[in-house]
Amino acid sequence: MSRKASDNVEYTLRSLSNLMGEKRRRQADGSAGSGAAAGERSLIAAESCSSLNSAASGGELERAARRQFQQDETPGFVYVVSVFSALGGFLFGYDTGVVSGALLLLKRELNLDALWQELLVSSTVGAAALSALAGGVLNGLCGRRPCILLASGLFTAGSGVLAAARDKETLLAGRVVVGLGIGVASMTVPVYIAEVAPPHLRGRLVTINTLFITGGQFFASVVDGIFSYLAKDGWRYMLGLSAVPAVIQFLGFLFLPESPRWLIQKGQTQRARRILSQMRGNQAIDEEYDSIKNNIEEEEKEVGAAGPVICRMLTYPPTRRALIVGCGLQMFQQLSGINTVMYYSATILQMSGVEDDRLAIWLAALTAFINFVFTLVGVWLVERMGRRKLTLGSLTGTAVALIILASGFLLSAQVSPRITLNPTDPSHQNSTCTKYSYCNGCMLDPDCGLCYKLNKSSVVESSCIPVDKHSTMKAAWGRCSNESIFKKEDLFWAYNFCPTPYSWTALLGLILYLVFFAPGMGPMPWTVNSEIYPLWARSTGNACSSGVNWVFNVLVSLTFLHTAEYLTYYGAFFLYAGFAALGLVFIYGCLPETKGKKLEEIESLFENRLCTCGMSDSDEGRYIEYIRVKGSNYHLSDNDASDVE
Ligand SMILES: O[C@H]1[C@H](O)[C@@H](O)[C@H](O)[C@@H](O)[C@H]1O
Repeated sequence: MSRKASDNVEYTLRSLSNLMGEKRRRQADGSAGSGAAAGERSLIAAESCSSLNSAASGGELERAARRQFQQDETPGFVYVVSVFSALGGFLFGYDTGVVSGALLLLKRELNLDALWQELLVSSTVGAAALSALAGGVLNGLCGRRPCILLASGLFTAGSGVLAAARDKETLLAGRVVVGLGIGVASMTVPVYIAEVAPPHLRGRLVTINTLFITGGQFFASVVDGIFSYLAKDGWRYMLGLSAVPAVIQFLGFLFLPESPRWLIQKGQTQRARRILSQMRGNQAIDEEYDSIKNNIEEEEKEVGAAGPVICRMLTYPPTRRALIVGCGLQMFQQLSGINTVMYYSATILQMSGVEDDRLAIWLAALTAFINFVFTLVGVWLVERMGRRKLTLGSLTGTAVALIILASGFLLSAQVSPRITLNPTDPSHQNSTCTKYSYCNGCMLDPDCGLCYKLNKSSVVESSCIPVDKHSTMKAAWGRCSNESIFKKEDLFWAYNFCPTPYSWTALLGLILYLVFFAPGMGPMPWTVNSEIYPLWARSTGNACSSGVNWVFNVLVSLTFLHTAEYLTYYGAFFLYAGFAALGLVFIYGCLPETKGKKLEEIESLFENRLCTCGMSDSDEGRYIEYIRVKGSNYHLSDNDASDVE
């Protein structure tokens, strides 16, 4: 639909191998030819089929040409702009991650009950879901830059309120403000980066945003670790520190430009051209500029401009299909259980033999670190493997890892130690803990823990005792109620887990989970969503898909403990593995490859039937590349190597 050339345009159809031959000849001829051709523009529609016998050498040459072309042309400014925007991702990660450590201190200092703890965590995620949805309208009306400024303003204000809070109501207000910032940032930043990035770097630069999210989560867990030693007011530093990157981003964005694509859409063409040339350095911007402009005009003709964007998206098949793919990706990201795996990581690590409870917070940092490092692998892979293969590979590994993780819990449950002692509560209070005969039941009850001794590696002298109300690291009464004493007596306290010889299986599952999830399923839903909608539908499409991400985030994290209670832990992880398998079928069927394509070209990937299993767009399949010929106003070729004069 978007590729319509004017009638007077001359098309030539050649095979890509011819094209590459031409290019080789030109290189041999030196600069003479290129000088002569400087004023001319060519349009060639080059068709290549997988059957081309010169594909291998042509491919090599094409890659080399792309590399050279690309290296020369990308100015550092694009990176600066991307990093400043990705601070939004960092704050998203930091503010969602920091709260668990802060709560440990807060619940003691402000006497928070379970409901208030829950409120402080989920209010942020809930507010993020709402503001991500509202962010679509704001983005369309005011532009990307004001939205990023708004988000960093909200982050700054929210962290100020949190750091200064005197009571739990103020804390709640602060967490809501921060959540509003997270929602706006989570939907705006990927869109903004995708719109300023050149096509060959787009995937990598948008994925850097998710790297910043996981970096923020890692940094938050380190800050939690450090300030957890500061029992009084440590939480103020934890929650307040995010003001620093927020202020940096705010100041930076006072000087950074608006997205040129949004400006063109709003008719501010002079400004858009200026910004586009800043972003592209020496590279001529005419083609890209024309391409964006013509695309907008064509789309307005085709889809019309009347009625709410979401209605137009739903009634126009290509955008409807893109929306299904985008929201589906975000839903399956959350349904594969990333946030419960992260949340439960410290316990899984403890299960595997780490005995010092004080380490729990640092163990969570270790998990966040693995998530961060492997997101970096994703940044490296995204432009090499492409989005589709990376996501498919990642989700397959994630599903297998979930099965291993669940099996670890299953094996542990099957050899769950028997409870051998039943001491009576000195205060004679009724407790559910006495009714369990095996550790497995005791561990699933949030009010109880197991106090035991080890004889070689088997559990002996075990009892199920109520957990201390103020710390899950010790029992409320009895042998395990005083940490320094019970450790001296070779006693152990297990809260939320059972010591078994199979615990390492869960640890293996956890590590594999992060190794596979982080490079693909973590970043790709955000990256793909920033690319698949045409300009008129981009803010709304991203608002909806980010909203879906946050809604499923809340659903999965809020239901985890209940799911574990009804299905047990292994049941819960098998359930996530089932969702991951469903996601795999969906992604295999419906996710097209967007690597290296211009944003304006991507819409055509959704013109045909939705689920073609990647056939319509695969690199191996039929591939038409349009290149300019002689003075035409046609424009489709900054798909790099095709830039033949
Ligand atoms: O892409 C991110 C990332 O994977 C985070 O680690 C996770 O906490 C978020 O929920 C997700 O959206």
